Amino acid sequence: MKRFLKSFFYAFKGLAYAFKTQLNFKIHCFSGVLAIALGLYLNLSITEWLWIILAIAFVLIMELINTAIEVLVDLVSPQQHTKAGAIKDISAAAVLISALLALSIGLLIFVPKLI
Ligand SMILES: Nc1ncnc2c1ncn2[C@@H]1O[C@H](COP(=O)(O)OP(=O)(O)OP(=O)(O)O)[C@@H](O)[C@H]1O
Repeated sequence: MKRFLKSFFYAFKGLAYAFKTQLNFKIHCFSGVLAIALGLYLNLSITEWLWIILAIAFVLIMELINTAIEVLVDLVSPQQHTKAGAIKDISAAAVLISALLALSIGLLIFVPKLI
C-alpha cells in the first residue's frame, strides 16, 4: 500500500514539475478548465463530454511526454547536436498535432451550440 501511494506521489511530482517549468502545459491546463466550464454552461451530452475529456487528457499526456523527452535530451546531450534538436522538434510537433485535434473537437462541439 505504501509503495502504491508513493507511486501517486511521484506522479504528482511529475505533474508539478511540468506545470512549474512548461508555459505550454499551463496554457493547456487553463484551456482545459475553460472547456470544462463552457461544457457545464452548455449542458453537454455524455458523448460530447467523452470527446472533450479525451481531447483535454490527450493534449496533457502529449505535453507530459514532450516534457520528459526534453529533460532526457538535455541530460544526454547538453551540447548542441542536430539530432538532439530534431528529437525536440519532432516531440513538439506531436504536441502541436494533439492540440490541433483538440481544437477541432472543441470547435465541432461548441460552435454549433454558440451560433
Ligand atoms: N541540444 C540541442 N541541440 C540542438 N538543438 C537544440 C538542442 N536543444 C534545443 N534545441 C533546439 O531548440 C529548440 C527549443 O529547445 P528548448 O529546449 O528551449 O525547448 P522548448 O520547446 O522551448 O522547451 P522549454 O523552453 O520549455 O525548455 C528545440 O526544439 C530545438 O530545435
